[in-house]
Parts: sequence; C-alpha cells; structure tokens
Amino acid sequence: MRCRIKICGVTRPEDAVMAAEAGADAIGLVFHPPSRRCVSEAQAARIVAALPPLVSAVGLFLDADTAQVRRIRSAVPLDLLQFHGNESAAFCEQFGDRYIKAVGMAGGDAWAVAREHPAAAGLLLDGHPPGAAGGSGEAFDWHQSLPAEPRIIVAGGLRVDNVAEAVETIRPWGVDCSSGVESAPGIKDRRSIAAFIEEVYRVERHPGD
Ligand SMILES: O=C(O)c1ccccc1NCC(=O)[C@H](O)[C@H](O)COP(=O)(O)O
Repeated sequence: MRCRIKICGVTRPEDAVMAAEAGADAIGLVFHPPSRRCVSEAQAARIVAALPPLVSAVGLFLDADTAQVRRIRSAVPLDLLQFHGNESAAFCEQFGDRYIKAVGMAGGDAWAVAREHPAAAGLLLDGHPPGAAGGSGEAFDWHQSLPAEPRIIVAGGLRVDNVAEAVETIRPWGVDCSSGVESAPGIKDRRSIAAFIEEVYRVERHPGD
C-alpha cells in the first residue's frame, strides 16, 4: 500500500501546484491567525482553485469556534478538516465533513484520542505538546508503542533525511511535512518537496536500504 503524502502550511497557489506536480496527495491550509502560515479565506480559495484534480485540500484549525469553521467551510471548498487543539468529537463531527484529529505526542495520549474520535478519518501524530500549534519541526519518538490503527498519519519534524526511518518504523497510512520542505515559514521549496516525496517512494520500493 502506498504511503500518502501531505504537504502542509501552503500559502501560495504556485506552491500547491508544485507540491501536486511532485506527487503530493494533499495540501494543508492553516486557519489559525497567530500562525505565520495562516491564510485568509480569499487566499485559501485561490490556492484550492489552482489545485489539479485528485489532490485534496485540508483545512487546519486549532480550537477555533464553530462560527469561524462554518464561515471558512462555506468560503473555501475543503475536502477534509483537521483539528489540532482540544476539540471534542462532538465539536469535530458537527460540520458533517470528514476530519483528521491531531494528537500532540509531546505528552499526549494517542490511544485516548483514538478512543475519543472513532469517527475521525485520520489520526495525525505530531511532535508538539497537546493543544499547541503545529509546524514546529519537532519530531516524537517513533519507536514508542502506538495504537495499531490503519488511519495513522505521521507528522512533526519530518525531513528528507529522516522520513524513511519514520515510514519504516510506523508504516503509517500517510506522512505530513511542513517546515522540513520550506525556505521560510509558509514558503515551500521545490527541491525539498521533490526530494522528500522521492524519499517516501524510495523507502517503499526498497525498504531497509
Ligand atoms: O503550521 C502551522 O503553523 C500550524 C498552526 C496551527 C496548527 C497546526 C499547524 N500546522 C500543522 C501541520 O499539519 C504541520 O504540517 C505539522 O505540524 C508538521 O509540521 P512540521 O513539524 O513543521 O513538519
């Protein structure tokens, strides 16, 4: 089974197209105003409009209120929502969209979050503390015991030089990378994205190399 790849924290249409052309399955758009990668609704709508078909757009929120999520959903054609804060299952499910629940692995309990969110399409294990913003470049210990879940997405501090170890160790459904493929916060680097995606493909073709 092919490991899916999401490039997160995209702020420009050209970066979304570049990621898609390099082989990304999804891009992430941050709707958390304090983030340096936060996009406006208009900016996000332009990015999604530039995406080729069969590449998903994921909207990220961190303890946003219901009205904010609803407003953005109606302005931007998102395929999935991703919640990074302390959102309950009832909160996440109220929008009727498929969603990914992030788990802050620096102190968070992946089993507890998995139990609390049985309807989540994905569980994104990230390196930050619970309820904190992502995109920090912090990895977690991939060798710790983790829930045996088919919906695991690994994030946090992934780069071209360590993604193979993460994929081989966890065998996740997907990987998510933001700062590891940037030249500056929110500005993606073509070569880094291409090398990162090639490395994921390589480790799947030649595990253990
Ligand atoms: O990227 C942000 O600024 C951000 C802010 C608030 C909530 C989530 C955020 N990003 C989450 C992501 O999905 C990142 O891709 C993920 O944390 C991995 O980031 P990195 O360690 O830089 O690869």
